[in-house]
Amino acid sequence: MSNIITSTDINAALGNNAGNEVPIVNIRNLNVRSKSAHILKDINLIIPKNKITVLLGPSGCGKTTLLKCMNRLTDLYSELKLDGSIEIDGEDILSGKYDITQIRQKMGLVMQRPFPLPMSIYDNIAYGLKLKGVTNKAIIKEKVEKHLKEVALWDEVKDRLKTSAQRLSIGQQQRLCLARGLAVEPEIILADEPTSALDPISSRVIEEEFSNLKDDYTIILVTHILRQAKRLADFVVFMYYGEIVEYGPANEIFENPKTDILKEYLQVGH
Ligand SMILES: Nc1ncnc2c1ncn2[C@@H]1O[C@H](COP(=O)(O)OP(=O)(O)OP(=O)(O)O)[C@@H](O)[C@H]1O
Repeated sequence: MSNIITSTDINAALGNNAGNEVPIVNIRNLNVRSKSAHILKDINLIIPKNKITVLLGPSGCGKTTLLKCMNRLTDLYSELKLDGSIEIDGEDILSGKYDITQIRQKMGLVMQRPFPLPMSIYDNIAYGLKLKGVTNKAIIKEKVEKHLKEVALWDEVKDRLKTSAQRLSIGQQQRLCLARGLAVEPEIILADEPTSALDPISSRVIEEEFSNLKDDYTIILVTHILRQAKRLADFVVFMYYGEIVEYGPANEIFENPKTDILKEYLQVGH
């Protein structure tokens, strides 16, 4: 495809339009292959800190795979072969030396469907804290409250903290899972279509939380909902068949798309 924007263009885009941003993730020449397919093709991408970067693109273009590379969930799939580098805070997480637990602690993962642990609301958050080595009961109690407030769930559950998390509504479960992820105090939140199983009101609540959280966290969000991308994105990565086709500040991507593929995607999405 001749109109694909190269890594040089991407760096130029960041340099010209986002020169003040602090990079937190720096992906260089990332390729992911399975036995039969070249899933991600020479990905070069800089993700700025404390911003929301949205990954957009048609189904099967590689968005989830890119997200999975960033916390090495790809390790679970022996058929996937990765090369290139993903630097987080300047360290290459794809190098064998890097401790996978340390990577996962830097990343909170929010999936399409919430998976609360089969325990109480309280213990779901306490679990994340214990993973971090927090054992003091008073601190756990204080942090459970803090993280439930952070996702605007506290008022809804404060009188039933010891009841099963699985009795919460799906929207509440998604906020609980977000709180559980935040309890590990990650730097980055990876969110894969986090509102796809939610009703419109719960979706808006999660969206609002993401907007609030970006002061303290970097958010990388996969969504198929164009309006959601427009509401939330600071930066947009548009992917097509495993390649990055366009990347830049959200207003430029949405108002001045350069490639025909992106123009068409934006038109169909309306
Ligand atoms: N473990 C795997 N083994 C082989 N192929 C895979 C594997 N994981 C993903 N793929 C393939 O890689 C391509 C990209 O998949 P991916 O899930 O990243 O796309 P996506 O853009 O997130 O799609 P969607 O929007 O539908 O969720 C698809 O063709 C998929 O079948």
